Amino acid sequence: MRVGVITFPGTLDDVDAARAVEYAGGEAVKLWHADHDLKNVDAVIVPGGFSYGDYLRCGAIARFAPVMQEVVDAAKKGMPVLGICNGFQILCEAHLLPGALIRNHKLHFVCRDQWLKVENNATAWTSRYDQGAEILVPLKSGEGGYQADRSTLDELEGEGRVVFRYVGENPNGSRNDIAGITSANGRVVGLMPHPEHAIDALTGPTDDGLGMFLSLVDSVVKA
Ligand SMILES: NC(=O)CC[C@H](N)C(=O)O
Repeated sequence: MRVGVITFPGTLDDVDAARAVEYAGGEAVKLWHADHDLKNVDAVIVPGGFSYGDYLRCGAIARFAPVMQEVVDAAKKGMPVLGICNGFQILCEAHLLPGALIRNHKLHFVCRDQWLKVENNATAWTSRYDQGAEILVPLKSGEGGYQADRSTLDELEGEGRVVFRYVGENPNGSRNDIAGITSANGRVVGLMPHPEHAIDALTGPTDDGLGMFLSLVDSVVKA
């Protein structure tokens, strides 16, 4: 299966995302921000980093990149899309996911290993986890505070669309300790922490993040 990994000017984590795809048995396909087609991929990862230097606000410019129009169209037809950190910010800016990411509540960039609880294992990206499992992956962001209005939060909670929640002290002021959410169809997932940096205990804190990429391979093979 072919998994597109997008690079914008300022993207940082495309190489690790591609490596995670290959670890899970997929083929990583490079996509550039100016591309007008998705090269026949089965899924897309919007990786972390500092697209367009985080100018205006994180993800605000990337949302208008030509490749994102293709991603929005494909997601609306059911293609699995994962946004990690800056990728999550971009998916919110592109309105593929509701809400927004704002400055961390203590106004500092946070870089640490973070425990997360898997709240929903029925998405294209989390089926390999047990419901309620706790995983440890890196978190590194300055604008990681998830915000949404009360009715959106109620909808996300009511429909079980909170996928990951922070365990322990809330690192960034996210409403309801939300670390990641999914679209109504469970195909688009965005999260602030970085599963692609935790695919091998030799180089990451754990290999707890690999399950997301294995889940994707399962979901595309089954589809
Ligand atoms: N690691 C990242 O993707 C960082 C995202 C964004 N630049 C922020 O600081 O919030």
